[in-house]
Amino acid sequence: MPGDTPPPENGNENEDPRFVSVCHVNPAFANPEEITAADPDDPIGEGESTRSVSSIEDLENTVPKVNGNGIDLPPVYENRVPNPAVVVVRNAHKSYSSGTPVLSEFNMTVEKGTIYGLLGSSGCGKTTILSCIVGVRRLDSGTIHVFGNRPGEAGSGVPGKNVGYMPQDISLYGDFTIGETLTYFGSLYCMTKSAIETNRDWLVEFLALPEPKRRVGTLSGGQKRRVSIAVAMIHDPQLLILDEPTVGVDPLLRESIWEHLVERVTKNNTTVIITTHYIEEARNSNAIGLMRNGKLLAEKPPDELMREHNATLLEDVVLKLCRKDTDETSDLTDGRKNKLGDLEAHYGRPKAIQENYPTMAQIDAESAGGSLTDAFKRVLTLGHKNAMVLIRNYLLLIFILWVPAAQVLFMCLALGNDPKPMKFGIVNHEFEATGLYTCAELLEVRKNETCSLVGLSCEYLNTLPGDVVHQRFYKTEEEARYAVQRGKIWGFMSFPEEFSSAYYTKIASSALADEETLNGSSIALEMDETSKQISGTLKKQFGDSFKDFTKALLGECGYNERLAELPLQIIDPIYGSDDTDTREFMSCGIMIAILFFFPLITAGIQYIYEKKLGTLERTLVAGVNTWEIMAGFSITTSFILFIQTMLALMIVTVLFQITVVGSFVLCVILGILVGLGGVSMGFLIGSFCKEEVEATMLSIAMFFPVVMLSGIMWPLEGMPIGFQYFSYLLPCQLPSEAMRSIVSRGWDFSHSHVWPGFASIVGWIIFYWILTIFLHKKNLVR
Ligand SMILES: Nc1ncnc2c1ncn2[C@@H]1O[C@H](COP(=O)(O)OP(=O)(O)OP(=O)(O)O)[C@@H](O)[C@H]1O
Repeated sequence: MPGDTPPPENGNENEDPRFVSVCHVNPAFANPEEITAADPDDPIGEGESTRSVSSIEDLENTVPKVNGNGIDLPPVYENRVPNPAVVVVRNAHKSYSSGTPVLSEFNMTVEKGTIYGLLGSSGCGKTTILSCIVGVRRLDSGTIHVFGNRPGEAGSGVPGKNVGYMPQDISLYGDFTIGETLTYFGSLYCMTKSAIETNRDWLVEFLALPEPKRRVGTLSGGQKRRVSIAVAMIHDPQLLILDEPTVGVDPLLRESIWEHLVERVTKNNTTVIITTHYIEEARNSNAIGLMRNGKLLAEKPPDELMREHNATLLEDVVLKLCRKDTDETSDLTDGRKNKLGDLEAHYGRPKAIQENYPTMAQIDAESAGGSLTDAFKRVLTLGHKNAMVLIRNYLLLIFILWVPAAQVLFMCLALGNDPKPMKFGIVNHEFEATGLYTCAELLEVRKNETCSLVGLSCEYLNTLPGDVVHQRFYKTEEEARYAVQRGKIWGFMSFPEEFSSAYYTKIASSALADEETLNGSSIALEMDETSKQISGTLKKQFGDSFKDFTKALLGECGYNERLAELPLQIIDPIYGSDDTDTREFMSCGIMIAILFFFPLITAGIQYIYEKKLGTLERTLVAGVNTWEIMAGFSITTSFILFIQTMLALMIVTVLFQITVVGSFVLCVILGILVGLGGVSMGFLIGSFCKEEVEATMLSIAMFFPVVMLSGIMWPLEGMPIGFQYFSYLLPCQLPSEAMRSIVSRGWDFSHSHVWPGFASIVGWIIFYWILTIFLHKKNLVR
């Protein structure tokens, strides 16, 4: 009997002397004689099920009576007609990815207003069938009816208000207080505030919970389990499903839990399905279902089972049935199985039972929660819960808020800037011609003359910006070349001995310049071209500086400076400016990529975390739809995305002096939408992946292709033409283009480069939502 010896606090049944490993019978120890001696002709007790009582009221008067020392055996189920069935499972088959059947030909009938104790060894499939009954998993074949409807059918109230489910694991938010936990789940059931408070206070007292302000994470294992029971009961469900509620619970409390269940069954006509490893405890049930290897071996009131098997302990009955099953399994010619017909003979046909049961419309009327208003309330409750989870982890929240801005900062610091300084060698043969050996000396000579034809090479070198080109002087080309080969400089330029006079001749009378003059006025460049960014920047810098130097020389010598210009005139740019660097091009794309991928990873991880914690299952059992979960998460994330986008834009505009020419508000809205696109894809990934690491790896694997193919780092025009078209299908391409057009060109929403960015990301969000909801509906979620 419960209450004799306390169970081990850690819930380890093997250390508990009362624990009997149900049905783990070594075939070598099976005793066929003992089995057949029990009742060879009527193994499932068909013969005893045909007597009747006058009414269901008569039956209700026969529920167990509680005495001071515990609970008496439940009423005998003989002399009765069956109650309407609340749960009817027929021919259920289910296997997981491993392929091994977990449920096979499983049948089960749970009558209204009874306690049904589901017994079975660890791994025999109890949790699996319970999760199918509450509608969070689906059978491969067979049928389940709960309140006459299939779980998940519109208006069935299952999952939803009609069922309270306590999973085996604690499945609660450790950061929530007891009070917040009960309020949260009560709100998901759309209970009124006062109803939640009344039920919460009662449950806290009845289950001897610590004060409601205590955080769940700080409670002991037993206390957490009691909070978990309270969550299942908060909304007074018609069907209560408790998966091992008494593990690790104090014996006195266990007794009072059973007392309460009996009371609930008696007074409210509630139906309870309970699994337990403490076999004797199950004697308090009105009916026992004994599971083994995915099948039901017996389904009868405990006293009937004990009488049938001449046993005084339920444990002995279980042992006998298991031995019998072992024997039957090893002797296939016997052919005796737990057949559907046997059960129906005992309990009546399920169809007839269902006919007695309220119609769908009645249940619909009873179970509020299907309306749009209720859905809206649930979305707000979920959003509030997500916000509380984040606020409780405020350090994590601060981190999350800053990460995109910090990443934009780092990327803008590292990418898109013109490289500098770059070391470059100079071999100046003009030194030998003048007998001077430094540019400082040559420039000193030039200073005293107007239009001096001495040391033009140094004049030119002087126009090169020192912070961009670090000049290193070498005596010969061989020396400079050796320095390039040693990786000390990016290249070198050499001036011929007669550079100054030849160059002057060239610009003063270019049409008359002979070959010798042209050669003498050329500067030879030998470069390390392995880095196109560096060599390209250097060449551009040399060209720009040479133009400036020539202009100055022409002016000094009385010529028109414009002779130095190319006939190609580049007038003021229409968009951007002359000194716009690649960073401005990249920063918008980078911002979009980060605002997409960071929420994607966090949403995926949080979704998987909730799946593993079991809170997602609990939420689904409360009747919350997938879209409501996604909407709740999106609401919270929108606030975060707003701050993230603002911070990222501030970094770009304030720190990197990039002006947002267009609408700042449009940029923020686009940033939030892109983030929501990431969240939606995160949900999709979270639905596929079991582990956080899988989701993270998948996200990282997608990050680079999406970023590279979206024209974020390099213009689309740089890609093969086929990829250019393909990139329009990626979620970041059109939004990047739209962001760039708003920031740099100041285009508004109606522009053909802007609105497609918005339309594309909204389209992706809708696509991700539909796919995720479809996966959930088809139970393809891992
Ligand atoms: N998601 C899953 N994927 C693959 N296999 C699973 C999954 N869930 C359960 N199983 C397997 O199905 C079998 C039945 O598991 P289930 O949890 O239903 O057993 P149980 O009777 O509730 O066990 P226990 O009493 O230990 O909780 C076990 O072998 C288990 O490993």
